[in-house]
Amino acid sequence: MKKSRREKTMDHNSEQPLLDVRNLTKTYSDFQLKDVNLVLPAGTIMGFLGRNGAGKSTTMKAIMDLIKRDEGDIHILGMPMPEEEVAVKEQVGYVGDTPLLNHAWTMERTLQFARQFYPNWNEEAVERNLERFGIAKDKKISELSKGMKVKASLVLAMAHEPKLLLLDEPTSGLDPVVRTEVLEMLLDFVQDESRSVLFSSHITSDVEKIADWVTVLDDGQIVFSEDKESLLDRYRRIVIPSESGERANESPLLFHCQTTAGGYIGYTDRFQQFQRFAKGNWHAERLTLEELFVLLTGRKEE
Ligand SMILES: Nc1ncnc2c1ncn2[C@@H]1O[C@H](COP(=O)(O)OP(=O)(O)OP(=O)(O)O)[C@@H](O)[C@H]1O
Repeated sequence: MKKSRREKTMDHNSEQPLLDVRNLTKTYSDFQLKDVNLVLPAGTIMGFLGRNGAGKSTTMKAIMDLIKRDEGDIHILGMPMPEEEVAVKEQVGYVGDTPLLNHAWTMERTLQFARQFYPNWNEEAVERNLERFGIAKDKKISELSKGMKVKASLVLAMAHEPKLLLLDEPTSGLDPVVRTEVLEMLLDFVQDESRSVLFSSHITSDVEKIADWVTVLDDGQIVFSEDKESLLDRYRRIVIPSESGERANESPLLFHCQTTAGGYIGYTDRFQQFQRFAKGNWHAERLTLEELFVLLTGRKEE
């Protein structure tokens, strides 16, 4: 049975995480990833959101040591990266922003090639996932549709039964049916509570659907990394009719207050407190993760 949010939150503080990233920093000429911290306990799906160029792929590549970080500590299943890289990579399945598949090969040949690198390769799991995704082994990679290629990459990433999946935008460009299949597969993957997934995405509804934890990166910095339910619980859009609207600007619990045709609106990140102290006429609207994401990362000047 999946654990409750509260149990998960406790795990977040106590158990040894599957992924522990501390103060990760990487500087390019025009961009800096600054002091990124991520903690991913077992049994968790973390959605990693950020606008184009926010630094999601850079973070994931640095975790996998595909690019050299400037500063910071990375531990996977308690093992330091890159010192324990070989042992770590036996426990991690990674699909990058451009899946590395040889288009001239068949799926069979691709599997044969990958098999030799993993002592814990599980042929039964491979067969099961190929069947689940409807991928024929004799098909050439070049003959697979985009969605099929994503699924093929996932079959490969899971073939050695990793504890941790790191997926860079696994659902981007897929139709809703394939997206749902991929999301269901990720939910199954963490079902026994011993494995975790970190997946980046622009599709906030996918993250809202399956993630337990949401991390938002903006311009190389973490805006928040929080349990999804408590995050959505503490934010509200507050709508105030015009006669009591002047209170909106006075409340220290509201931000981004603005006048609208029907009155005033503002936002609060401390809804429970707001409820206790707010007077007069108002009503609260729950935000979708997409609205929250735009609210916190959208820039006024754009
Ligand atoms: N090898 C590189 N050399 C210099 N700059 C780079 C390099 N790789 C990435 N960058 C820069 O780092 C920034 C972050 O890029 P990154 O690909 O990590 O963002 P992202 O959040 O994954 O974006 P998207 O959602 O568009 O895929 C960008 O400004 C990009 O131009």
